[in-house]
Amino acid sequence: MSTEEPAQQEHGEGTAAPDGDGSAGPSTGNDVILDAVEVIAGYVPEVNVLTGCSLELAQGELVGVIGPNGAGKSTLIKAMFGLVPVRGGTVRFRGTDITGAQTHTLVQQGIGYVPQRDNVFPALTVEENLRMGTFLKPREFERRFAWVTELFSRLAERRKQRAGSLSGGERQMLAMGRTLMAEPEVLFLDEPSAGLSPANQDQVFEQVQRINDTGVSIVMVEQNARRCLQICDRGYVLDQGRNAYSGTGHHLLHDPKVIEYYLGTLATVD
Ligand SMILES: Nc1ncnc2c1ncn2[C@@H]1O[C@H](COP(=O)(O)OP(=O)(O)OP(=O)(O)O)[C@@H](O)[C@H]1O
Repeated sequence: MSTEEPAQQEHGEGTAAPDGDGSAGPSTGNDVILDAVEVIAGYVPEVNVLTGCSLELAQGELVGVIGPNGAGKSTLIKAMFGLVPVRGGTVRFRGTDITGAQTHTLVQQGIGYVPQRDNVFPALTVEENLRMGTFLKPREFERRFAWVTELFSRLAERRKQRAGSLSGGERQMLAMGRTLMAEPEVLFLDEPSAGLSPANQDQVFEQVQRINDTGVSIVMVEQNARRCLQICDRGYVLDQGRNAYSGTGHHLLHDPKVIEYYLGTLATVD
């Protein structure tokens, strides 16, 4: 999927297009599958990490969330997935309010989440890890195993191997595969390339694209902002717990203010 709207500045100074014309929303009309509106959330009482964050995900879209360290990127997906208390705003899935819903309910409804750390059970085999992904519907294991291993053939080759003995890239593949076993319509990925070698990072971004190509709608938080925007339909830049810019991956990559403040001037565009 690709769109051609300008980058949109949400707050503060900048040269990008002004907020309010809706042009940075999903290009696909009314088929928003998930949205967060003005979410306020935090871990400790009276300390809000998110002070009003919004995001829309259309059916089949790949949306990236980038921004500086501590901006609240991971907190945003944790808040949408019921892992951080939401103190204000709304999260909706297919138009139904899911604000504050418990994670197991969200999994049953079709939302999956791959955490950044500790996302596999190292003492269990690859197959046992994948079985954990179908714990709600164990009879679905064979069908989903066939689907996931068609996507990631390495997991079939390593089926009997302990997850703890896998390489970093293979572990990330297993973590995504385990979540995909539950057949989510929407997938939240928290920094899937973190801690991987450049070659393995490339592989992970290719895998994310392949998952998206199967029709799974994805919100991906990433530190590797440039690489993330290269593959995303649209992106959101968060800063200090709120939206700073949003737009298509292409326009964010080429917006002078986004480059200056968030992408760095040393790396080349595209
Ligand atoms: N479990 C927690 N308890 C308390 N504060 C937390 C917790 N997790 C994160 N924070 C704080 O929330 C803020 C936002 O963190 P978050 O992890 O969402 O940022 P981020 O944009 O994903 O940054 P990074 O790219 O560095 O992971 C930070 O100030 C962080 O210290």
